[in-house]
Amino acid sequence: MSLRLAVIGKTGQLGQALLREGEALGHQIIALDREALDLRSSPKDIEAAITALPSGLDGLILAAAYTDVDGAESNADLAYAVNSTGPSVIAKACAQHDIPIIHISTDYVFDGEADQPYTPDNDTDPLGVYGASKLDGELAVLSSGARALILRTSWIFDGINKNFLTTMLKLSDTRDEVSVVDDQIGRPTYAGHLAHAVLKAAEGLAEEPDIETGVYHITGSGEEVSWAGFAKAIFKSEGRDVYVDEIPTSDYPTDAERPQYSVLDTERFERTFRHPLPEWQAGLRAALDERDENG
Ligand SMILES: NC(=O)C1=CN([C@@H]2O[C@H](COP(=O)(O)OP(=O)(O)OC[C@H]3O[C@@H](n4cnc5c(N)ncnc54)[C@H](OP(=O)(O)O)[C@@H]3O)[C@@H](O)[C@H]2O)C=CC1
Ligand SMILES: Cc1cn([C@H]2C[C@H](O)[C@@H](COP(=O)(O)OP(=O)(O)O[C@H]3O[C@@H](C)C(=O)[C@@H](O)[C@H]3O)O2)c(=O)[nH]c1=O
Ligand SMILES: [Mg+2]
Repeated sequence: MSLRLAVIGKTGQLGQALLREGEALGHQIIALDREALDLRSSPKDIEAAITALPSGLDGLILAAAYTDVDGAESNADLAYAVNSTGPSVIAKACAQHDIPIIHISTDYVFDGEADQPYTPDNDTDPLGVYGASKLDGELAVLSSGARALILRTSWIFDGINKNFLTTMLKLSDTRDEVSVVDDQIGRPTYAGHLAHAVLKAAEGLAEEPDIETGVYHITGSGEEVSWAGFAKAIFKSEGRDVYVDEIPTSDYPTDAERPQYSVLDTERFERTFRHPLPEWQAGLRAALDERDENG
C-alpha cells in the first residue's frame, strides 16, 4: 500500500534517505525544510504549518533535530527548543489532526554504564545536554495524545553529509595517521537502512491498528564496535593505508561527555515490524558506493 507521509527535516542525513527510500517503496512524501517549518518557531506558527498539510496523512516523521553534541553544552536553550519544545508542539498538533507521529531519538539518552545492549524499557540517564533534550522530546511526544512511535537509533552515517565516516575520509586526505577513541562502544547505522526501517514502522503504524505504540530501537546489526574500530573498517573498505591510533576518551577531550557503551537491543523492532536489520558493514559498503556516485 502506498502511504502519504510528511517528513520534517528533509535536508538531514535521515531526511534525505527517507526521500530516496520512500520513492523506492512507492510512498508519497511531503518533505518540509527549515523554511517551511522551523522548530524554533512559536507554537502558533508550528500549528499553522501542521494544519496546512494535506488532510488524511498516514503519518508524520520528525527527522529534524539539533544534533551538535558538543555545541549543545553551551547552547542548551537552542537544543531544548529544537529537540523538545518544537516536537512537543508538533505532536500535540498531530493529535488534534489525527496524524500518527514517528519521532526519532538517540542512544545518547543512556548513561553507557551497561555491559549488554539497552532494551527500549531500560532506564535512561543522559550524560549531556543533547541526550537530555532528546529525552525530554521523547517524553513530550509520548504524552501528547498522538499515536506515537519513538524510534531510537545510533551513530548515523551516509556517504554524502558530514558525519564520522566522511570526517575520517577527509582527515585521511592529508594524514596517514588518525587518533580515535577505542573505549566508546556502539553500533553504526547507515542512513539508507535506517530510512527503510523507519518506513516499515510507518507502514505498520498506518496499516495495523493494534500495533504497540511506544519506544523501539533501530540500528545496524552486526558486531559491537568502538569508534576506532569503525574508523579501521572505513579505511580498510576504502583501501586506504591509514594507521588508527587507538586512544582512551581521556586523550580526546570534548565539551560533552559521551556514553562508554550504547549498543541498542533491536529485537522488539525486528519482531514487531517483521523487518530484519542489515549489518552496519553492509551499510558501510553502501555508503562508500553512494560517495563514489556523488563524486
Ligand atoms: N546523527 C547521528 O549520529 C544520530 C542522530 N540521531 C537522531 O536522528 C535524527 C536524524 O539525525 P540526522 O539525520 O543525523 O540529522 P542531521 O544533523 O543530518 O540533520 C538535522 C536536520 O534537522 C534540521 N533542523 C535543525 N534545526 C532545525 C530547526 N530549528 N528547524 C527545522 N529543522 C531543523 C536540519 O535542517 P538544516 O539543514 O536547515 O540545518 C536538518 O535537516 C535526529 O532526531 C537525531 O537526533 C540519533 C542517533 C544518531
Ligand atoms: C573526529 C574524531 C572524533 N573522535 C571521537 C569523538 C567522539 O567520542 C567519537 C565520535 O565523534 P563524532 O563527533 O562523530 O560523534 P558524535 O557527534 O558524538 O556522534 C553522535 O551524534 C549524535 C547526534 C547521536 O545521536 C549519536 O548516536 C552519535 O552518532 O569519536 C576521535 O576520537 N578522533 C577523531 O578524529
Ligand atoms: Mg557530531
